[in-house]
Amino acid sequence: MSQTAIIGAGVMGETLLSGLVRAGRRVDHLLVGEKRPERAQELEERYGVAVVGNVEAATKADTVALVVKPQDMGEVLEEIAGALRPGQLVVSLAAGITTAFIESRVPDGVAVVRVMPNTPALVDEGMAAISPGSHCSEEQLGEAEALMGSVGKVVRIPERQQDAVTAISGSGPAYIFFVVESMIEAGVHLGLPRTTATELVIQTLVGSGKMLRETGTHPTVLREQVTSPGGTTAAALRELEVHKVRAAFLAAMEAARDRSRALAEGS
Ligand SMILES: NC(=O)C1=CN([C@@H]2O[C@H](COP(=O)(O)OP(=O)(O)OC[C@H]3O[C@@H](n4cnc5c(N)ncnc54)[C@H](OP(=O)(O)O)[C@@H]3O)[C@@H](O)[C@H]2O)C=CC1
Ligand SMILES: O=C(O)[C@@H]1CCC=N1
Repeated sequence: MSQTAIIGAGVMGETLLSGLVRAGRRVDHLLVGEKRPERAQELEERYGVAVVGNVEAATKADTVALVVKPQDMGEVLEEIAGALRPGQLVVSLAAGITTAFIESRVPDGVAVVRVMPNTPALVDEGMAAISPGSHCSEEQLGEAEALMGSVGKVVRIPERQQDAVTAISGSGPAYIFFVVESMIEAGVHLGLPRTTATELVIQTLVGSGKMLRETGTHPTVLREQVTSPGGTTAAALRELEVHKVRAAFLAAMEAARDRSRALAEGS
C-alpha cells in the first residue's frame, strides 16, 4: 500500500485523517506534517499516526495532501518542492489555489489534483469535487478520487468550476448550520425549551435531507407539498420572500466565489 502524507492537520486535515483511519487505512501508511509540537503530540496520541516534518512527509509519501490555508500554500510548497519527485501525486484541498499555481512550484512530472471537500466528511457524508492538473494521469485522478471517496461522495468537475463549487458545497455546511441556529433561536423566541427546539430542528433537517436524497423529488415540489393553501407555511415563506432570503443566498454565494478567486491571487 502506498504512503499518504497530510500536510496541515487543522479542521479539514484532521477530518481527512480521521476518515482514512475509519476507512481502514493502516496508520503506518499515513504521515502527518505539522509544525506545532503540542498539536503533533495530540494527533499522535489520538490516531497513533507518525507526525513528522513537512520535508520528511513529502519525501516518504507517494501522495501528498496539502491542507494548509491558501495563504500558507506558497511557503509550504517552497519548503517541500526539493523533496518532491516525478510520479508523486499532490492533492490540494485549499480554496482558491489553482493547479497551475502548484505546478509552477513543484518539479516537472509531479501530478496535481485540486479538491474542494467539506466538513461532513467527518461523518463520511462529505462532498468533494476534484479537478486534474495539466499532467495528471487517469490513474492518479482515480487515486485522488479514492482518497476523498473514503469520506463521502466525489464528483469530477472542470477546474474553472472550482470557485463556484467552493461557494456551494465547500462553504455550504456553514450556511446550513446558520439556518439551523436561526431556527433554534426562533423556537426559543416562540417559547420552546432550547433542548426541544434543537431536537425539532435537527430532526427536521435530517428528515428533509433524507427525503431529498431518497425520493429524488425536486425541492420545489417537496416545498409545495408542505405548503397548505392559506396555511402556516405559506405565511412563513411570504416573510422569507419579503426579507429577500433567496436574494441574500445568491449574494452570499457570489461573495464566497469571489473570495475564492481572490485567494488564488494571494489576498
Ligand atoms: N474548514 C473547511 O470547512 C474547509 C477547508 N478547506 C481548506 O482546507 C484548508 C485548511 O483549512 P482549515 O482546516 O479550515 O484551517 P485550519 O487553520 O484549521 O488548518 C490549517 C492547518 O495548517 C497548519 N499549518 C500552517 N502552516 C503549516 C506548515 N507550514 N506546515 C504544516 N502545517 C501548517 C496549521 O497549523 P497551526 O494551527 O499550527 O498554524 C493548521 O493546523 C484551507 O486551505 C481551506 O481552504 C476546504 C474545504 C472546507
Ligand atoms: O472558509 C473557507 O475559506 C474554507 C473553504 C471552504 C470552506 N471553508
